[in-house]
Amino acid sequence: MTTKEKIIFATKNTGKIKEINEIMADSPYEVISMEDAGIHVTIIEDGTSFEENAIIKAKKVSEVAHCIVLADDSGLEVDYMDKKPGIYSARFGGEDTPYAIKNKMIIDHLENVSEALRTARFVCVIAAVFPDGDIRTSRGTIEGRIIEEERGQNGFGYDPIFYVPEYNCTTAEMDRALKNRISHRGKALRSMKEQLEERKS
Ligand SMILES: O=c1nc[nH]c2c1ncn2[C@H]1C[C@H](O)[C@@H](COP(=O)(O)OP(=O)(O)OP(=O)(O)O)O1
Ligand SMILES: [Mg+2]
Repeated sequence: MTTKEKIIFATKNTGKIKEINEIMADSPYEVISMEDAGIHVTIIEDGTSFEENAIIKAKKVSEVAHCIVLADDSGLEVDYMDKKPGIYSARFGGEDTPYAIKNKMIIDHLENVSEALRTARFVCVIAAVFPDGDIRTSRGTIEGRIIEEERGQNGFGYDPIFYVPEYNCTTAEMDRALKNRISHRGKALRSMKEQLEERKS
């Protein structure tokens, strides 16, 4: 039996963990969550970009780990809202506010705004911090638009209001395999997988 090299994923978001496990399933790594690694640290996301915040998360966990640590910082950029909530997506309307309410806040913000001006994208940056201190990042995006009511039960966060024209559905109406194939997170993580392989050789 060959044992896979362990990677810790520095996230507390269970929606992300499910997607990450599926996207990383075919990799030569065993991805374990912070919780499963028994790591409980408080992380203050005070960076000014997705890249900075992803690095802050991975570095913080790397201080108490002895393996590669990955982290994901992601969010929704709504063009009509000057790309907000962006890096503040988790804190938008209050960190503990249910997404049904956060989504409604965005819908209300775009009331009477025409379809052409409702464009938005999900952004995901993955950071890797290696035991020797080396740092790599990768970025992925998916373009869509904000619809006028929630649609779909899958996914998490802002998925029910994020409509992808090419598939005529929201990311909450997609099954996880499709979302992972086209999503910001899928793109960023697959690009990180390639970087991990390159660094080895
Ligand atoms: O695929 C997605 N589908 C829907 N919403 C999404 C997605 N990807 C990110 N988002 C939203 C959720 C959250 O409002 C923010 C991420 O915030 P972000 O700080 O990176 O994550 P988090 O605080 O939930 O967990 P953690 O920092 O422990 O990884 O963007
Ligand atoms: Mg966060």
